[in-house]
Order: sequence, then C-alpha cells, then structure tokens
Amino acid sequence: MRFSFKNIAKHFGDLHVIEEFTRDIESGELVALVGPSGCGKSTLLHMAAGLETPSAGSLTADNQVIKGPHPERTLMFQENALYPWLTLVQNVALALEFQKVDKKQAAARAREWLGKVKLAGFENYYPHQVSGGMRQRAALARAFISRPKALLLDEPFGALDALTRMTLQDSLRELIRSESPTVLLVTHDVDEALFLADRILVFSPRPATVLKEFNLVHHEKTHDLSEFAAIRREILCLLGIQAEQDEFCKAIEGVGV
Ligand SMILES: Nc1ncnc2c1ncn2[C@@H]1O[C@H](COP(=O)(O)OP(=O)(O)OP(=O)(O)O)[C@@H](O)[C@H]1O
Repeated sequence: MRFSFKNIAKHFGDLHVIEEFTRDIESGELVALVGPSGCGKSTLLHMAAGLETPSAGSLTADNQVIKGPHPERTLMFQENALYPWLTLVQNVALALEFQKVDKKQAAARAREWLGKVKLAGFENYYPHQVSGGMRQRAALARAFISRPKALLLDEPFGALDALTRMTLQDSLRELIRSESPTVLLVTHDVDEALFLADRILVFSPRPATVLKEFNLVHHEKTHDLSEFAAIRREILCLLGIQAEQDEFCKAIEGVGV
C-alpha cells in the first residue's frame, strides 16, 4: 500500500500539531517517525489509520482518499490490546472473525500464527498468564493474521525491557520480510528505528515539520549498529539529546525536547 501525504496540516482547536507534511510512503517501505514527545507522530499515524482527518491537505492510500479505518490498515499500540477474558488463540482469531471468517478456520489460522511468533504451546493461556513480551508477540500475530497491506505501529515495544524488545524486533523483521506490508513506525527508540527502518523521518517539536530524513535502505541490518554511529549521533543531536556536551551537535541545529 502506498501512502501519499500532501500538504497535511492538523490542528485540534487552537493547537497546531502538524504543518505542511508532504511525503510519499512507498509500498513495502518501513518508515520510522522519530521526534520529541507530543510533536504529532501518533496523530500522523491516526490519520493513516483513518481515525483522525487532516485539517488541510490530502492523504491517500493507494490513490484513494482515506475516509475511515479499514482492515487493510492495521494499528498496533504499545499497551497490548488483548482482551483479558480471551485466551491468546481466541484473541488472535478474533481479527479474522471480525472479517466473517468461520470460527474453526479462524482458530486454526490463529494457532499457525502463534507458532510463527514463537508462542506454540501457549495458545490456551490467558494474557495475564504470559509475560509482557509474549503478549506483544500475540499482538503481532493478531496484527499480521489478516495480512494487512499497511501496519501502523505506535511504540509497539515501548513497554518492554531492552533485551525483550530486541527479540521482538527480530520477529517483526522476519514477519515484515515474509509479508511485505508498508509500515509506519512511531518510536522513541532511535536504535529501534535504525534497526528496522528503510527511512527515518526526524520531526521538530509541535507544530511538527520534518527536520531531516535518513535513507537506510541499502544497509544490511544487525543489532550491531556501529555502522550507523554517525547517523545515530546526528539524530540524537537533532532531538536535542547530548547536544550540550557534544561539539559535533553544536554544528547541527538541535531542537531540544
Ligand atoms: N484527539 C485529540 N484531541 C485533542 N488534542 C489531541 C488529540 N490527539 C492528540 N492531541 C494533541 O496533539 C499533540 C500531539 O499528540 P501526539 O499523540 O500525536 O504526539 P506524539 O508525538 O505521538 O507524542 P508521544 O511521543 O509523547 O506519544 C498533543 O499535544 C496532544 O495532546
């Protein structure tokens, strides 16, 4: 799915959140949105999901104006949104049942997907009986099971510890490789963006504009991000992190957070 944001502005009453955002997100691309807290990253994602409408400009998905939510565009949040009264398999199957897939068939496919995210054997556990990382694995299975053309990920691993987060990032990369959805990823974790993204957009504080864009598509990714040290440093400078101490940062216009 190809997104086209053209001159997008968004305000909530007097609060100007986004100004003049223009970008195309190509089919199968993974674009990370990084920026200070409250600058409007989630708002952009919500517009792509069809939960918010732009105040100005045009936003299309595959050349169709986005008029509301659609199962082809799946949103996944930081807080796992699993229903506590349903088992993992029931939670994952629900995504298909909403699309009128027969219950038995949905459960069979949910089992398959739980296997793909390394949760075989835990199908009949309730969310409170598994770890936070396992709940997010189940949430990934639920996001992918309906084979969305676009995944809109809002800090999907933000609540997890660093090690668990890395294993989830590996799983996400594998799923993206096999399913090739277009992905918009909001993250505060610069390393996560470097590891996962084909392109990183760094935003200014509200009203958000793109300060700089980094194209990473030609880099082979591992968790050893040494190859990205210079880009990482520049992003941190742009975000105003370590800008005070760093001579390099002083040469770049940092924004403060
Ligand atoms: N539905 C809404 N009604 C009113 N204000 C809103 C609404 N949604 C978001 N905002 C405001 O828009 C601004 C941007 O919010 P948004 O959640 O997009 O920021 P963010 O960059 O994702 O922040 P964070 O990184 O902290 O999650 C905030 O000031 C927020 O209060």
